[in-house]
Parts: sequence; structure tokens; C-alpha cells
Amino acid sequence: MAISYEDIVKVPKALLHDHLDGGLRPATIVELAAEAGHELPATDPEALGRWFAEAANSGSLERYLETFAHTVAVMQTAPALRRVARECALDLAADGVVYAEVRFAPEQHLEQNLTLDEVVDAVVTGFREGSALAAEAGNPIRVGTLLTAMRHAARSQEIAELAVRHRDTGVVGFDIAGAEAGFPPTRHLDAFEYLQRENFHFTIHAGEAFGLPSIWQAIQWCGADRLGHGVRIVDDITPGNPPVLGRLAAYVRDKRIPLELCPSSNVQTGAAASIADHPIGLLRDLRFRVTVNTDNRLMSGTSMSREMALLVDAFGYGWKELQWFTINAMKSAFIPFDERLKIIDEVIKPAYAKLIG
Ligand SMILES: O=c1[nH]cnc2c1ncn2[C@@H]1O[C@H](CO)[C@@H](O)[C@H]1O
Ligand SMILES: [Zn+2]
Repeated sequence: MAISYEDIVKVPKALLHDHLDGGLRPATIVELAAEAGHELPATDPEALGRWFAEAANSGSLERYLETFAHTVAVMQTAPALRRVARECALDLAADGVVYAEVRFAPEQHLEQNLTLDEVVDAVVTGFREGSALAAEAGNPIRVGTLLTAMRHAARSQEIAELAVRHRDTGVVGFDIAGAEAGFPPTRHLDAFEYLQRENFHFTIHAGEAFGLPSIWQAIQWCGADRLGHGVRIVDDITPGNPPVLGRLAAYVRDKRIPLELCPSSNVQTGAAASIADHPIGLLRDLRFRVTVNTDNRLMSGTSMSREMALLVDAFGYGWKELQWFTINAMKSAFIPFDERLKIIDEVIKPAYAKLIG
């Protein structure tokens, strides 16, 4: 029997790549925009949700990113940041996500004179509140924060230090994001070298809107633990029976470097023609360390369960494959090994065992 979306909501899921400013509830944006005096393209929540999905559906990462102006604009005070983070934790938990790493760029939230530390404190507090409320409602979730530096800007060292400063209070990793073409990872080499010396974890958006050189730099120059997207690693795989892996693709697979794949987002930015054409099918068959992610729930009108349901439809996956994606994600999380194992053994495996038999 085919797996339904409702069934998928009920099983535990792990999410590594989700942007806080890409996941607001449309109704919250409307309320916060009224308070902030920010003009929106639509003020009816449903119409606003549709506007985001359509505007982000442009085939270009640069145009997709323009839509974030309207979410970032309403996330400029501590109460607003805290609310958005609280609702994020609640929404993910209600969707059956038991572990999530949510990222955002603190440097984009300074327009009303918050300090970087105040921004992080507000978000971490919101996640803590949301997780507590979710647990009370019977949907326990653990949320880790990733701090992102914008790759076109020049604050990555500062943001890396901010992440390390908050490592014991909820921040579990670092990332760079923004337009990829023209802004290679090595621009931020100092920050990545600093993080390595601090024994800290980081992922890098690479191989989304730009190809193999970006992935190669992220791994071999910068030392990324994971690849944000990394979908263009397929450019280093020659189709055939069997497909032939180039040296970089072989390295990524041999080292079990996690790929944070985001199917719907890739279709919107033009990195894949459709879900059925998405390289996730090939990469899973070749047993890369594939994980499934939402990227931006608002811009893609999606959720973790919906991404998995789309893959079930396109590739005929069953519970075995969904468990494999989920355990891959949990193995690749930035929290300590013993905590990852506990979630795998006590939460994920028992739930899927009931379905797989
Ligand atoms: O898929 C993506 N690729 C690159 N950058 C992104 C993507 N999604 C969001 N952001 C960027 O990350 C910032 C912090 O969350 C967002 O403001 C957006 O500019
Ligand atoms: Zn992203």
C-alpha cells in the first residue's frame, strides 16, 4: 500500500537544512509587518503565502533570494525573533520532526540596533520556548541553531566567533549562504580555519547555483563537515551502467560527506527540472550520504513530510528508504555522538520498526 502524507507526518523525521527566515507563518508576517510599518506585496495571509511561492519560483537563486527581504524586514526586534523561532519549533514538531537544525544570518537582523549576541539570544530563547510547548503537546523536538554568514558580505569571522561564543547555549554549527556564483567559499577561509581550530562544526551552501569548483573548495580548502545542497556533485558522475564517479564524487561518497538535499527548493531555483528528475534518485541509488530537507518552507510551500511524500510519489520509496534518509540525517547532525545515537535508537528505529516489521 502506498504511503500517504498523513502516515509520513506521524513518523519521526530529522531535518538538517531549514532557514528560520524562510519558514515564517504568513499570518505572523502580516501581524509583524503591521507593527513594524513594513509594506508587504499582499496582506491576506493566504495570498501572501501564494505570493512567496510564486515569486520564489523563478528558476534563479538570485531572484529566489529577493523574497527574503519581506521576512527579514519583520525580524528586527527581540520579541519578533523570539516569536518566529518559537513558532518554527512548534510547526516542525507538529509535522513530526524530532530533531532539527535551523539556520539564519544574525548580521541581517541588526536594523533596529540589536547586537549580534542579542539576536542569537532571542532566537535560542524562542526555540527553547517552542520546544517546551511542543513537548507539552506531545510532540517532543530538539532544535539546534546554526549561524549563517552571508557569502557576499565580509562578516564571516565575526559570525564564526559569535557561533563559538554561543556553543554551550544552543548554537551547534556555522554555515555560509546567499548568492553562490561569484562568491566562492574560500573568500571565508579565515573563518573556516578558525572554526577548525575551535573543534567546531560547519556546513557550506555549495553545489546549488554553481558547480563542482564550489563543492571542491568547500571540502578540500575549507574543510566543510557537510554540503548545503551539494546536488551538483552529479556533474562529476558519468551516466552509464554502472555510473562512473570522478575523483571528487568518489571522495564525497567515500568520506560519507552528508548532502543536505532540498528537492522542492532546487526545482524553484532551477537546479533540477522536476522532483522526478532530481538527482536525489541517482545519489540514493549510489549510496551517497543523502539527507532530505526543506530549505525554505514558506518559499516552497512545503514541510518535511511533504518533501518525503513528493519523493515517495516520484521514486516509489517505502518506509525503508524514509528510515534510511532519517538515520542518515541523524548520523550527520552536529550534536554530540551519544545524543545522536539516543535519538536513533530510542525514537527513530522503534517507530519505523513497527512499519517495516
Ligand atoms: O537555498 C539557498 N541558497 C543560498 N542561500 C539561501 C538559500 N535559502 C536561503 N538563503 C539565504 O540564507 C539567509 C539566511 O537564512 C537568507 O536570508 C537567504 O538570503
Ligand atoms: Zn539553504
